[in-house]
Amino acid sequence: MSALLEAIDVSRLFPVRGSGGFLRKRTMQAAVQGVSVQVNPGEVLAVVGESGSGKTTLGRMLLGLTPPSTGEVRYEGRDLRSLQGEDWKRYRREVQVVFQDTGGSLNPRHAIADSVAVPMRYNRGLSAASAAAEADALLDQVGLPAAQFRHRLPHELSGGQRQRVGIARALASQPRVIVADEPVSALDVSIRAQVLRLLAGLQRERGLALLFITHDLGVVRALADRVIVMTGGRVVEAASADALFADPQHEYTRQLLAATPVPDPRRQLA
Ligand SMILES: Nc1ncnc2c1ncn2[C@@H]1O[C@H](COP(=O)(O)OP(=O)(O)OP(=O)(O)O)[C@@H](O)[C@H]1O
Repeated sequence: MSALLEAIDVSRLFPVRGSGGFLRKRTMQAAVQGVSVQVNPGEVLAVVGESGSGKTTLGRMLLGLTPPSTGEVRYEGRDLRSLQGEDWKRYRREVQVVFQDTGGSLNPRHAIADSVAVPMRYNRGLSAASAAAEADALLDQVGLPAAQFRHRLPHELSGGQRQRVGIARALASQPRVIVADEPVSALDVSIRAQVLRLLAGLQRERGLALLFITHDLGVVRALADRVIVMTGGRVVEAASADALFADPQHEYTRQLLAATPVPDPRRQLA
C-alpha cells in the first residue's frame, strides 16, 4: 500500500532558550531527528511518547505548519514544497487537524454552526444555504443536535462539546487524513471515552486515516492499528498495536508500558 501522507527522514531544529528567556545565538536543539513515518489510507496510527519527545512537532510537519529543517514531507507521493495552487489547496483541505483545545481555534463571536460551515464554503465552494444544511447534519452527527446547538457560541459549550465542534469542523472539509493532537487530554476523564468513541466511529465510517498523537497508552490500545514510539525526537519502535502490547521490543517501550496501567480496550470504548 502506498502512503497517503509521509515524513521521510525529517528533522526539526529549534533555537534553545537561555535561562533568562534569551535566544542563545546558533545554539540549536533537535525536537525531531531523522524520523520517517507513513500514514496509510484508512488506518489509525498512534504516535506515543512522553512530553517533549517531539510528537507535536512531527504532527505539525505532517500538517505543513512547521517546515522540516531537513528531510521531506510528502502527500500522495509529492513533496509538500512542490505543491502549488490547486494541489496545495487540496492538500490543506484533505489533511485536517483536531487540537487538544479546540476552543482556542474557534471564533468566540461566531455561532458554532457558522464555524463548521465556513470551511465548507471556502474549501469546497458550497453555497451559504448548502453549507448551513450540511453543517446542521454534521452537528447532529457529532452529537450536538443542530436545532438545539447551532446558534450557540463557543463559551456556551462544555470542553467536550467544543471538542465535538472541532471534530465537525475538521470533517467539514471532507478530509482523508486527520491529525489529532492529544484531542481528549484536556477533557474530564469521564467524557474522554465519549469523544474518543465519536472519533473512532467517524474514522471507521468515513475510512479516514487518523494520526493520533497521545501519551495515553490506554487510548492507543483502544484505537490504533499501528504505533510509533518516540523519545528524544527519535522513533525507537514502530509496530502493530497488537505486537507492541504483546511483545515490546525496545527498552523505552517496555518502561512506558510498565509505568502505565493499560485498561482493557473493550472497557475504554464500550
Ligand atoms: N516553536 C518551538 N520553539 C522552540 N522549541 C520548541 C518549539 N516547539 C517545540 N520545541 C521543543 O521541541 C521539543 C519537542 O516538543 P514537542 O511539543 O514536539 O513534544 P511533544 O512530544 O509533543 O510534547 P507534549 O506532549 O508536551 O506536547 C521540546 O523540547 C520543545 O520544547
